Amino acid sequence: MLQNSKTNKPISLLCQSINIMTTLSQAYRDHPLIHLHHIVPLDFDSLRTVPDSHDWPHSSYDTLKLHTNGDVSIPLIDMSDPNVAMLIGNVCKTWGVFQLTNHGVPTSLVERAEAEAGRLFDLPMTRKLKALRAPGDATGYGLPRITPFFSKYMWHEGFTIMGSSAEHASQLWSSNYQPFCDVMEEYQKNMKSLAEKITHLILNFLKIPDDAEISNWLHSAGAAAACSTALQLNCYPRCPDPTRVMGLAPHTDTFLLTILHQSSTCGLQIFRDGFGWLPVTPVAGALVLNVGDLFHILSNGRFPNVLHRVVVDPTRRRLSMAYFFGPPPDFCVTPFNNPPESPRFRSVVVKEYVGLKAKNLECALSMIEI
Ligand SMILES: O=C(O)CCC(=O)C(=O)O
Ligand SMILES: [Fe+2]
Repeated sequence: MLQNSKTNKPISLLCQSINIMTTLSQAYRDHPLIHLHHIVPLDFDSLRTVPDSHDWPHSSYDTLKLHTNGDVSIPLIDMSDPNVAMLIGNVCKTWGVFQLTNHGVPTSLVERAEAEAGRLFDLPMTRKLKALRAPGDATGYGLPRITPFFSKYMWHEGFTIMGSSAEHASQLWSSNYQPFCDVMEEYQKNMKSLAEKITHLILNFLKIPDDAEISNWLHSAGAAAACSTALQLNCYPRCPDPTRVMGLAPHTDTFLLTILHQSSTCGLQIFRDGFGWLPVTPVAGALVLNVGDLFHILSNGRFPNVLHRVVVDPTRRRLSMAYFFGPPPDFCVTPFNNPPESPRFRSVVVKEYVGLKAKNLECALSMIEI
């Protein structure tokens, strides 16, 4: 019988296990958006005023005002620092978010990916609609997944990639779509390897033993083991009256970690207890990393899953690329606690948590709280 040279497992067995494993796209398909017909973004370029559908209540307008204490800013960590594990671990505990420099992802790659994302959002709406996310699907062009939880629409258009972008890209551009696919593939590879490195540092910081299931998964993730990953391209067009709209409503991210590249236009804000909304000011060449729900669970609540949102700029459109990273949909996440500390959450399988989040958004966590 044929054998896989790395694992020495018979190929037929490997194929079987691949067939029965849930992919992240499948996990999302199992939990479709509540209002399937609400998937078409507005043609923002044609608008001179904010339509009622996108006009957020006055109360949200008030909260758009930022905390003005200039001393408080998101920590910046240099990945070449010899104490990087300690620095990242401590910041995950105290903030749940940081900016990272010297991360090893080539600037030219990030710039090419941003340029290709820009080329996508520059297309006329008739073209973008060719790659519209199908009802129940998670990939392609469309509104943010959290849309059904809010009574108003966001000033946002997005494009979601899970693995290859070829199918949707070929619908966007009948020719000349390969540069887009190539750069997005290379970008995802770089993000995956950075996410693995950071997760490894954090597991060490938490003193999670090498034989724990999460460590085993991470060790094999670099080789071939399945992961849950997605690349979300976000575009926040210019707005005639940004004080009345919301770019991306407050939310936490679902998986272990998010690695975000933001263009030089401001807009991302995080909520910090005692301070309110703080801006994550773009730093040239830095990536923004934040803790998601699954790391919050895994760390037994020690790492805050930071609440964040995006506000819109009056003069410049803003682009961002968010890479979400976590264990595969069938993986069971168990809080790591040091007795006598007791677990704060019950164990949860990733795809079950994706389902809880799809139905309950921020209440999902409280549903697995002990
Ligand atoms: O655009 C940003 O800065 C944030 C995007 C984000 O939070 C997301 O895609 O989940
Ligand atoms: Fe997010």
